[in-house]
Amino acid sequence: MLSLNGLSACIGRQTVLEDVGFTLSNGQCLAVVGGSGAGKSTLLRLILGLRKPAVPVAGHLCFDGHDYALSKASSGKPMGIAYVPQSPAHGFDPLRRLRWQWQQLQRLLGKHAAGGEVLDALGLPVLAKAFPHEWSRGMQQRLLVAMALLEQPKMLILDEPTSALDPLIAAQVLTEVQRVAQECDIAVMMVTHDLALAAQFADQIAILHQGHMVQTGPAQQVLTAPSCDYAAELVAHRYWQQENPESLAAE
Ligand SMILES: Nc1ncnc2c1ncn2[C@@H]1O[C@H](COP(=O)(O)OP(=O)(O)OP(=O)(O)O)[C@@H](O)[C@H]1O
Repeated sequence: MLSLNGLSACIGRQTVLEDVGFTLSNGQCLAVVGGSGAGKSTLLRLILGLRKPAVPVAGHLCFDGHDYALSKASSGKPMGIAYVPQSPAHGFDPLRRLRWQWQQLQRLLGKHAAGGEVLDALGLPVLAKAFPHEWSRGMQQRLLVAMALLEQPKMLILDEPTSALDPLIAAQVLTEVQRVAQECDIAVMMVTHDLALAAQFADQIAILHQGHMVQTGPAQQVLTAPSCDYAAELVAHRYWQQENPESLAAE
């Protein structure tokens, strides 16, 4: 479904991505894991064809049988990708009620009554007359995921999809994403800081560090055979929340 090769990008004089590449098949999930400022959101934006603030200086993308030379703006944007941004506020019109926004999408897609089961599976209430600001950030994030799934895109890109969710709801959301992706053969790419979560839900993990993809491979392989010090450190600290109380008790 997607093959990316040799992507390098700059913001001003700063190189923010260097020679990044990976492949992703239909129905598979790739988790891009890395620290703050590693270039994860930039990578997603460039795949979507969003050329600001980072400008691609080299790279080639093949998506759904079409080729794109990423350094050339005239090469166009890939079609058929649904994107859930890191900040849910960027996904809604703040002045329109959520139910109206959901119904507009249903109309656009010609699916007038569809999507109820996805809302249920994501633990969302019936869409009443609320405006976006009347819902919590986690609820908004889940509604954006539901809207993206309703589209049944060829590929779904999720930027930190669980950042506003507690662990139980996060698992519920990713289980539903996994179910729909497998049923509809959707390729999923998600960005997360959480390697433990990535290991549970992704088939492939890519570790991004300071603009370099330092390791890519099947999730189990990355966990059991980290290829560099940074990957090893991430693997060692993936359960820090659970380990912390024990280490405190040991002191
Ligand atoms: N608008 C901007 N102007 C200048 N530099 C930027 C801008 N946006 C991002 N950068 C820089 O680009 C680099 C990559 O940023 P990016 O947001 O892609 O990282 P990230 O891995 O998604 O980080 P986080 O996990 O904190 O969201 C960082 O060094 C960041 O400072």
